[in-house]
Amino acid sequence: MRNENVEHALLTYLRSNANDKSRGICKRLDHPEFKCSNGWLDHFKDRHNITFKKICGEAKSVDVNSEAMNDWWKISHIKGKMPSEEPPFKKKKLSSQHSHSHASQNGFVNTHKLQQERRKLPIFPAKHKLTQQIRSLDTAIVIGETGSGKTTQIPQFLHEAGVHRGSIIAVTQPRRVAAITVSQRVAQESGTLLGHLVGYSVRFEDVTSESTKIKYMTDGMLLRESTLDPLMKRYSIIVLDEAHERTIHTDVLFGVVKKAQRDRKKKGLKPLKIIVMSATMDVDHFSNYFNKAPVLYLEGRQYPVQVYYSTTSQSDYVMAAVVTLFQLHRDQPPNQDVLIFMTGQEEIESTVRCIRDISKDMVGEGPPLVVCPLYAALPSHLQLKVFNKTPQGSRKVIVATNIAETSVTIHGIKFVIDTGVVKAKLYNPNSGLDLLKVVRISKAQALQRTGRAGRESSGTCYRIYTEEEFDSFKKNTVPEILRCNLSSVVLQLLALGISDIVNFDFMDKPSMESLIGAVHQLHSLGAVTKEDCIKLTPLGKQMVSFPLDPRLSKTVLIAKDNHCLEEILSIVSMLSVDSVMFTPQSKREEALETRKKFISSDGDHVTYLNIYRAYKSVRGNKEWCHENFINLRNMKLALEVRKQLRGICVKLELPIESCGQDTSVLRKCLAFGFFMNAAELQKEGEFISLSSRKPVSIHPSSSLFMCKPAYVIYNELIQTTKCYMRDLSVVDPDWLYEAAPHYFRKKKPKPG
Ligand SMILES: Nc1ncnc2c1ncn2[C@@H]1O[C@H](COP(=O)(O)OP(=O)(O)OP(=O)(O)O)[C@@H](O)[C@H]1O
Repeated sequence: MRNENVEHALLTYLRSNANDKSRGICKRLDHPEFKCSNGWLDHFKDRHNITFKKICGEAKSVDVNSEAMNDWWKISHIKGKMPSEEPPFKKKKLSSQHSHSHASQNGFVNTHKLQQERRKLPIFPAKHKLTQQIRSLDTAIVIGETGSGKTTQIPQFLHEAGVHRGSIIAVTQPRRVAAITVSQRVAQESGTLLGHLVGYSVRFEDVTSESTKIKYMTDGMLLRESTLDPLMKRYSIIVLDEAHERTIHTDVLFGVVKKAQRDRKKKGLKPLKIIVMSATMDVDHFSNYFNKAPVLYLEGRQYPVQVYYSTTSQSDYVMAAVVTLFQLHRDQPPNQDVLIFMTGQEEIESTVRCIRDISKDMVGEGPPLVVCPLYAALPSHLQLKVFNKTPQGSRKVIVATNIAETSVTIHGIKFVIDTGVVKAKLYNPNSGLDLLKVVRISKAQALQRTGRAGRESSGTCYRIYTEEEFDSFKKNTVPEILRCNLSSVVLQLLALGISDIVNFDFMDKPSMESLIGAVHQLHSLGAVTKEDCIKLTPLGKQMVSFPLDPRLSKTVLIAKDNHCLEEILSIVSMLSVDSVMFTPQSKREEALETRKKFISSDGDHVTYLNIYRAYKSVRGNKEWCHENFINLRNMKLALEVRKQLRGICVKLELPIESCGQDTSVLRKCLAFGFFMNAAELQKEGEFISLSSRKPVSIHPSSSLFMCKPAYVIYNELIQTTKCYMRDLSVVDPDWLYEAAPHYFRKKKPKPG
């Protein structure tokens, strides 16, 4: 009976999941053989071979010793002594105020226990040698195993040894969740209140004070700070952590900090020390870029992680991950938590629902499950919830994007399930097409994911791909700067006063086409002038204030002139979150019928506005959302984004006016921001993109799916079986021309 229920829950989930891949599985599950099986888990195990091959010896991390790692690491080793050889650790005397405030902030924290934990870290025996080496160097590249203690310990070592000479040590992280949680941990370890000695700074949140000496911050934050102070005078040491991630911000920061170091030397100012850290980076490349900086290798890892590969290739990684989870769940004791990597919000939310549904039917079969999503768009307080301790006797399952891939330590994680995929931005400068696509991760990312287990005790990583598939992965992640539209980067560099973009000291230079394309796009948007040199216009300067793609910032700013900022802010906020519509496959017709009242023949943007207005009119009523198949969580997120954008408009003194019911002015503003994303209907009934002349189609989720407007603009392209335009509006071709006469000089759209 139980198995039938579980099977039913799984089938219901699969049937309600809209994507083609799951429908494919559904067909397989409908097979009579499946239905009469005794247990779906066993059935899956046999039928789909979710069996894993252990690839390492006993209690040894394969990754440490694998050839793939060794050939990256040609470095001077700093070998650790046995912890017992280390002089006794000096206990920090805490003021009663600190101890008290610390205890009240975090509950009782056993500082002595934390110090013992610190001493057990692989990095600890190397403390003195490492500190000495770093003291003597301008720039150092540090590489050491995941979990060895780089992020939490090195800044403390440098502070304790006075290497920072009284100034601040900045430690950058690619993601806010890492900056916040790591700073919390380091504050605990140092026995101080967060925001005093140790603090953090992320967008819209600064928890630092006059006494802060160790400051964890997102790379984006440090980049923003550098626009105000290019010499970064407040810092004596800048630690660029998780350098292998090569986010756009980190890559720009590499050039900016290098320049600050050089300029400070030239001006006879206090020297700036740069430390670049990671567990998985191409050290030669980094060392060469940083003027042949020495590479310091930290040996050893704290706990072993066993790695298992799937014995056969899995065509559906979501299903394979869920099956693996329940196989584990059935066999493993409680309080051994699981972290699953997936690609994006929609996939994560549907997987979370699936796991919850199945677990309801598995009462008595394994401990109770606490299932938590984790992705960037989730509000900060919900993100931080996953770091809470698991209730005794239960099991926590976190389904996360790659935001949990680096730096973080999530309490209780014993198992990692790695699907081997990530959603990545891809850009083709020749066609001007910007795509979001699910792609294979790199070996470096796989190692980082593995490293999320084995941080508090030994762990296991299940890779939902074969060893042969792993061998075919790229060694390192292709830097974001080589695969993204660069208009935001160029805007940022100009804001930093760097106008010679082409000769900027990039670690990996983007192609000339990408840079020129970005400058053209900014010029067409009116953000830069190209007379003597490339310079920001007053509009461009205002665009820099918004944490948005320049095309959306332009839409917001043009809305001010068209007296419709009130509505455009709502639309832009709805575009900044994942879909606000929820369409379960089992109730698909009902959902579409119910939401018909919101649909506008003008397109998705006005449809979003109608939903936003209706939601506001019922004051965010939960029942209303349920009845109308609206995703409450995403609506709440959109409202939060809107509040933040509105705050920026108020700061810039932009009048927030309403256009009432005139929706054409809204579409005109969108055309002014997205003219380069325009498509024209052809005689044959197909669309072509005006910029690339490539065929594009309307996404089935669009309110214009069944329509054939002559011209549309869209926000993004998604490549699946076809190149789909998503989030569209009908536009007048004259608006496109008016928006960017230079851009359309050669290809003026013919009036409809
Ligand atoms: N928030 C935390 N809670 C509990 N233990 C923690 C926490 N943060 C760090 N630790 C402990 O400290 C160890 C070292 O963490 P740290 O982040 O400094 O390692 P790292 O070398 O920078 O790893 P990575 O390369 O994965 O970022 C972890 O393995 C874990 O044992």
